[in-house]
Amino acid sequence: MTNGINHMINQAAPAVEVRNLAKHYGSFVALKNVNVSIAAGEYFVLLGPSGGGKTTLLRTIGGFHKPTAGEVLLHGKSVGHLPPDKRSTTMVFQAYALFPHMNVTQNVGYGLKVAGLPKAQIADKVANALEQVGLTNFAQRKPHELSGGQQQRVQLARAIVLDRDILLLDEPLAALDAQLRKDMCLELKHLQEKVGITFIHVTHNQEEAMTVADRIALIANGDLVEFGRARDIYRAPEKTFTASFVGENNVLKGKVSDANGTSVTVDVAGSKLKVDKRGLAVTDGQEVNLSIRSECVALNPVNGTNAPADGHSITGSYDESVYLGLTTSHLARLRDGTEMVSRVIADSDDSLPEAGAPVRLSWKPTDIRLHVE
Ligand SMILES: Nc1ncnc2c1ncn2[C@@H]1O[C@H](COP(=O)(O)OP(=O)(O)OP(=O)(O)O)[C@@H](O)[C@H]1O
Repeated sequence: MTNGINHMINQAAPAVEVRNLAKHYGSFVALKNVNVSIAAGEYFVLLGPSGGGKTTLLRTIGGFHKPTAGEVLLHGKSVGHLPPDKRSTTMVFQAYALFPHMNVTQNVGYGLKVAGLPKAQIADKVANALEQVGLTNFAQRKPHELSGGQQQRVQLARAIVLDRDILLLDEPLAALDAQLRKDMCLELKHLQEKVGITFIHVTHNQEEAMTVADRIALIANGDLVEFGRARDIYRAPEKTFTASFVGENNVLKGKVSDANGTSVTVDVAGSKLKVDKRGLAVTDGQEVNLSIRSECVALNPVNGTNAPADGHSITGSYDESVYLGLTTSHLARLRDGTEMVSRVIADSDDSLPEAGAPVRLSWKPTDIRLHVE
């Protein structure tokens, strides 16, 4: 079929550009003012808590919702006037949305048949799509004779035959159990790398996001909070929200007591903590947040051999340990009641402090981050 979509593609432009996009449902603001640009061939994930606006953004890109303000450009062209089937996008609703009574060839060719394409042309296109996703030898199988990963490839082949080069995936793995979800995540990633088209994948599961994404955008309360490479979002979150949503971060509230110099001193629960300013504008007395990932925090009993406070540690009282198999989380409470977690590769429980015993939590100076919003 030639629906003309790929013939008009401007390869130099981003696959998707969202400009000043707002979406209101009546008086409810689901998206405020979102700007994002997604490169062709990128695996892009929209991650965030339930109700944040991820699906609304995805559906607006696909043409299922009309924006209240702003615009969507696909390959450099504004598509506000185009319905979903005239866009270079296609939506994958869930992992197993195949026709159960049709074999793989019929499932993949269905859209072309409906469009009235001649049989020979359909056969050519389907064969080409199946080859691209590595399913040539499975052409005669019914969906129930395929693994979950293979069914997913059939879905992808359906998009390829329609000349769509932007796949929109809304929680594609949500219905699966944990192990299958992990396997399918990798399948998806490998498929996308092989076929090279743009994937935009919505999930609220950060592990899933980390596994598949080239870049992640964090969406919450109708805002695009932050976006970047998975590794950067995890290791160096800019905003407090990102730190609290991605990974297991200890978020400490404090007040700046000395903003002079390249590092800042922040009062947290009676201790003075030092943190790199990162060029952020802060002033004495300003309320800020600090974040430290739980795996970067060491916890030790307080005794005569502890090093003196150096701005990179804080004292608290031991609470309890939670054994998680591979890792163990040690929980402690600071003077102001804040809970901190130190997560270590699972250790034996014979040397744990007593509940209530004084402990010191410490970290490397480079492992604590300052957040002003
Ligand atoms: N058709 C609608 N009418 C009114 N409100 C809606 C409609 N669709 C979505 N909303 C609201 O808009 C907000 C964003 O919804 P959306 O589905 O985009 O969030 P999400 O981040 O995808 O969440 P989830 O992960 O739960 O699917 C939610 O508060 C939702 O209740």
